[in-house]
Amino acid sequence: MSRHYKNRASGCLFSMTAVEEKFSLTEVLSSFKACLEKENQDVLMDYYISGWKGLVRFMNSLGAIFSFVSKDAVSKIQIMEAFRKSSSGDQYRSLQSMVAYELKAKLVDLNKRAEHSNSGCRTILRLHRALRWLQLFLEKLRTSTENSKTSVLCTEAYNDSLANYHPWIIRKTAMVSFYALPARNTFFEVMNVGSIEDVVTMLGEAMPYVSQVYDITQQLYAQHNLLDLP
Ligand SMILES: CCCCCCCC/C=C\CCCCCCCC(=O)N[C@@H](COP(=O)(O)O)[C@H](O)/C=C/CCCCCCCCCCCCC
Repeated sequence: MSRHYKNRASGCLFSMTAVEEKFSLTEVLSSFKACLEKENQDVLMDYYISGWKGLVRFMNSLGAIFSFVSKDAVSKIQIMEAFRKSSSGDQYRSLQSMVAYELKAKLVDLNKRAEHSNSGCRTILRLHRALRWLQLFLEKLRTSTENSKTSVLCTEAYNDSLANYHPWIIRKTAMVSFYALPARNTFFEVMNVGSIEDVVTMLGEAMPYVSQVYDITQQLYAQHNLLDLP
């Protein structure tokens, strides 16, 4: 079944076929819960990647205007999948093992991009910063009211996170694309979770796991001085 939603601000039509058939935010966010290894709180790479793949699927369904965002996320996911499939794949089992391995083997460009321009540490750092945006955006959606505008929620979340790392041209492009986001109710609908109350409950239960993944990664990167990798 194919349904179309009209975006209030831009008048664009979004085809939600893919979303209805494939996307459930509950499922995607559960990957971030599964990331956390029980015994030692390691962040497991395969689930981390799987969470991002789910988010990208959702992003793609929002239309071509967001393809510049999803393309970058996809290229970073592919870099990490390639590491995982390589002969050193076991070293990339978790974010912790990746950091230990790449630092020990001197596989990270610490000051400027050179020989190891796409290290796992640098690539995950970009996704990690984007996870902060997601955390802020979903929390804003969860606590939003009927009159809240998704473009405003998204802009605020972006300004408090990713924007600090993006050059002017990317910031401007991102801001323009936010005006094409579907309205709040449409967002809730495409999450495929149920009623607005169900979404709010689900986000309240799932977001602590996303936050935990974010906090553990932040601490890991801070501990090894990796938060500013070029
Ligand atoms: C129903 C609600 C669920 C929400 C689901 C959201 C789906 C999110 C999917 C993807 C999120 C965006 C991931 C973006 C990764 C950006 C990483 C980054 O910062 N890359 C830049 C730096 O990389 P290097 O050049 O150093 O390798 C890169 O320059 C930037 C590329 C363009 C992306 C910039 C815009 C980011 C905006 C994020 C908000 C997206 C809004 C969509 C709202 C659904």
